Amino acid sequence: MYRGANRCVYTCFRWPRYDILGIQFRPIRLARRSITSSAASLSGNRDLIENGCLIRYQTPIQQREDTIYALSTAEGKAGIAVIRISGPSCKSIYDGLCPSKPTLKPRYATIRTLYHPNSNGSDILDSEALVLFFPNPKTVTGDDVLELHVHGGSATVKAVLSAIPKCTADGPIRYAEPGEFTKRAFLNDRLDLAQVEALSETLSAETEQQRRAAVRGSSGSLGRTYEDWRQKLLQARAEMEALIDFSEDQHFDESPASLVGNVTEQVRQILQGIHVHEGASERSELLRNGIKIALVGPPNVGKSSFMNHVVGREASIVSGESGTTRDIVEANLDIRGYLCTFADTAGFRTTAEDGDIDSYGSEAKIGAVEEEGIRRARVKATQSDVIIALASIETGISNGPHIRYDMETLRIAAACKERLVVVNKRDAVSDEELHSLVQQLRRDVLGKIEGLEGVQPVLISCKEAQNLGSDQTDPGGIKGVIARLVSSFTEMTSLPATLQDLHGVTERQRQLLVQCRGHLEDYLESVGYGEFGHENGVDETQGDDADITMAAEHLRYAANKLGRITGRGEVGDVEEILGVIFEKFCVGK
Ligand SMILES: Nc1nc2c(ncn2[C@@H]2O[C@H](COP(=O)(O)OP(=O)(O)OP(=O)(O)O)[C@@H](O)[C@H]2O)c(=O)[nH]1
Repeated sequence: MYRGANRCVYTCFRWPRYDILGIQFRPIRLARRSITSSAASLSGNRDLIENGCLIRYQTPIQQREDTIYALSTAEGKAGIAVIRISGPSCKSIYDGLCPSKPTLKPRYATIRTLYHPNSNGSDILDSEALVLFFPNPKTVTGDDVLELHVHGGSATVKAVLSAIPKCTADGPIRYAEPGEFTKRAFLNDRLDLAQVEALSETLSAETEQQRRAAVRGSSGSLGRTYEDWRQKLLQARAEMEALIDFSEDQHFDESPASLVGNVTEQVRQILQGIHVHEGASERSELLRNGIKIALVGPPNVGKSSFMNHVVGREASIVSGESGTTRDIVEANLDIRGYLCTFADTAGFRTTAEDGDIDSYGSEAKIGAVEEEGIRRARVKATQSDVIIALASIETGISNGPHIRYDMETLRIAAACKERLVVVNKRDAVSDEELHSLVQQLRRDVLGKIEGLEGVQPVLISCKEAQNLGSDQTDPGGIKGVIARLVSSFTEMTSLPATLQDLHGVTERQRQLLVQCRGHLEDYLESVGYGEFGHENGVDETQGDDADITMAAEHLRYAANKLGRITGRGEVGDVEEILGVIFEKFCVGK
C-alpha cells in the first residue's frame, strides 16, 4: 500500500535544537506517511524536508527577554509623539512611569501623568499622555506592546525616552534597531516577508500610485499564495522521495508514472501562476521605480524647452545654439500620481550644421564630445519605457517653412511600445501652414516608418503660453502630451481587478520567482516533460523513465526559492534574507 490518507503514521521525536538568530527552534519529525494530509495545514512556521521527512520548526520555545523601545513618529517639533515599547517588560515600564496607578485595560486609551521612575512620583515628565497597552500575542509585534502618546516637544520626548530604560524590569530594556519592531512581528509570525516588504514600500511611497501598489501588497494574499505553492512542492517532493526510498521493497497503490504525472500537472499550474506574477511585477516595478521617458530628436527642436516646461524648472539649458545638450539631463516628476523620470538627450546629427561643408568640401563632422553624447542618447532611449520623438517647425530663409525631424530618432520611437511624436514650435507658422506641413510629415515620413503609420503627432509650442493646450478642449499642446502620457502609464501599469494584489510583487520576489521557475523547468526536463514534452498534456508512461532523484531535488530547490519570498526558507537562508529586507527600515518601525 502506498500512502493512503487513512494510513497516517505520526512519528515524533526530539532532534537537537536549531538556533536561528538566537532563537531556538525545536524540529518535529513527521513521518512520510502523514505528509499528504497534514502538510497543507503546516502554515505559519518554518518547514523543510530532510531524508524524505517534512520537518516543521515550531513556534520559538524561548521568548525574547529584552524589551525594545523607540520614537515611532518623526523627530522634531510636533503636536504629539508616539513612543512604542515592545517586549516582556512593558508592564514594569508602565508601573515605573505611572506609579500607584491601576493596571491598564488592554487596548483602551487612558490618560496618565508620566513620572520619572526614580522620583517617587514627584518629577513629572509629561502631565497628560495617552497610554495604551496591548497584551501578546495579538499585537503588532506579537510581544506585549505599550504605546505612549506624549506631547511632541523634543525635550518631552527626550525626557520620556531616557526615563524608560531606568524603569525596574526583569530583563534588559534597550533602544530598538531599525525595523526591529517589524522584525519581531515576522519572527512571531504576525507578518510574512511579503507583507514586511509591502510595509517597507508603504513607508517609502511618495506618489499616489506607489501608495496604492504598496497597500495592495500588504493584504497577505501574496504570501499565502507562495506558501501554498511551496507546500504543494514540498508535499510532492516528499512523495517522490518516498518513491525512491520504498518503491523496491513495498507495494504502492499509485504507480510511479501516475505519481509523476500528478506532480507534473501541479508543477505546470504553479508555472502558469509564476508567469502571471512575473508579468504583474514588471508593471508594479514601473509604479515603484518610476516610468523612464526619453526625449529624442535632432538638435534645436526644443527638447530642453519641453522638459523644462513639464518639470516646471530650468532643469536643462535652452539655447539657440545647436548641440547645447551634450549629456543626459534627468528630472523626476510626479505626473498624476505616477513617478516619472524625464531624460533630455543630445540632439541627433552627423554634421556640425546640417548641410555644412568643411574647408575641404566635405560635410563638417561633429566633435568627439557631441558624438559621445549622441551615443549615450541612443543607449538611454533603448532603456526607456516611453519615447517622445520631437520635431519642430522651422522657417528657413532658403527653404521656407518646413519640419525638422531626425529619421533615426523616429525609428527608435517606432520600435518602442509606448511612444509619442511631438512637433514643437507650432507658433512659428499660421494654422493653415501648420496643417499642411503636418499632413506632409504624416504622409511622406511617418507613413513610411513601420510602426508610425497612422500616428497623429501632438502639436505644441514651448514659447507661447496660449498654445499649451488643455486636456478637455485641445488634444494638442503640452497638456495634450501629458494627457497622452497618463493614458500610456495607465495602460502600462494596470492589472485586471482580480489581480490587483499582484501590484505588491517586488523586484526581489520577482527574481526569486524567476529562479523558482528555472528549477521547475528543470524538474519537467528530468521527468521527460521538458520544453518539447509538455505540449500535448501529461503522458503517464513518461514517469517510468523519469530521473526521480533529480526531479525531487529540483522540487526542493524550487520550494526553497518560494520559501525565501515569505521567509520560510531553509534555516540557513533566513538571516541573510532578513538582513536585505530590514536594512531599508527606519528606527521605530
Ligand atoms: N519659436 C519657438 N522657439 C522655440 C520653441 N521651443 C524652443 N524654442 C527655441 O528653440 C531653440 C532651441 O531650444 P532647445 O530647447 O535648447 O532645443 P534642444 O532640442 O534642447 O536643443 P539641443 O540641446 O541643441 O539638442 C531655443 O532658441 C529656444 O528658445 C517654441 O515652441 N517656439
